[in-house]
Amino acid sequence: MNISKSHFRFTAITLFPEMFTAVTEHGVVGRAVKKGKVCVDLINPRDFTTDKHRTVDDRPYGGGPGMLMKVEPLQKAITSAKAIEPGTVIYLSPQGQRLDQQLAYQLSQKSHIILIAGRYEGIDERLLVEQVDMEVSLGDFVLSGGEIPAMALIDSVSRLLPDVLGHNESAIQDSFVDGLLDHPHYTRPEIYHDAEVPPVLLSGNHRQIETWRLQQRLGRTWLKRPDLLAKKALTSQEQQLLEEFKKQHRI
Ligand SMILES: COc1ccccc1CNc1ccc(C(N)=O)cn1
Repeated sequence: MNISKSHFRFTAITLFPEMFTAVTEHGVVGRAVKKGKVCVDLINPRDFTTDKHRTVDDRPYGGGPGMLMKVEPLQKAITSAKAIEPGTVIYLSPQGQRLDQQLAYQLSQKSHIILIAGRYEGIDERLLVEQVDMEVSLGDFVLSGGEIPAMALIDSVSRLLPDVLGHNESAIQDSFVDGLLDHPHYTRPEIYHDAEVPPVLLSGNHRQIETWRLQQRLGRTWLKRPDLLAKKALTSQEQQLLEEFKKQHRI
């Protein structure tokens, strides 16, 4: 594995390192890892235990159900991650800042992100305060661990790194970066279950096609995510396209 110039490092601290093959061995991120553009190091706190049973969980002060991640193995894992290369420590938790495309872009400007994937009911608050730079959440729901959110973050950030996406894959990025949803997509056959492809897409008139796609993005954002639209200043052309879309969709 060669280390290329624009080299980005993720370190995931996790009790289930084997889960991460989902991103390190598949798809565009898997290829980026293989090409040495992205490096994903995996550190298991269990490797820093000293007791016979290799204990990684501990009981919560104050009682109550559930366990917490044991402090010492986790602390040692974080220290070893920082020893590889100083980095931004991100804890995936329901209490975190919502991950979105804008945050993914911000994170893609860094060079090393250390991800703590919590298990059980989480981690000791003192360790969090002392070691965590940023808490990030995928959304308002609870998972059994932070591994899936960590992999989502690795994937969303890696796609934004130079040379990770081929030129014909990067289009999808634009449709989110300017705050609109994507337009509908069509491929062969021209007639599928009696439904046809919108004729404009077969016209070869690229300016008309781009206008149609913009109108679809504006209209679908209006229909499905008016909250996103409210945050976006529209040009007069965009406002006109949206008005026309609304007329066609007057329910
Ligand atoms: C009970 O689990 C926890 C409790 C506290 C912290 C972490 C965990 C691990 N679970 C997670 C992690 C992240 C998200 C998210 N919404 O991003 C959802 N669940």
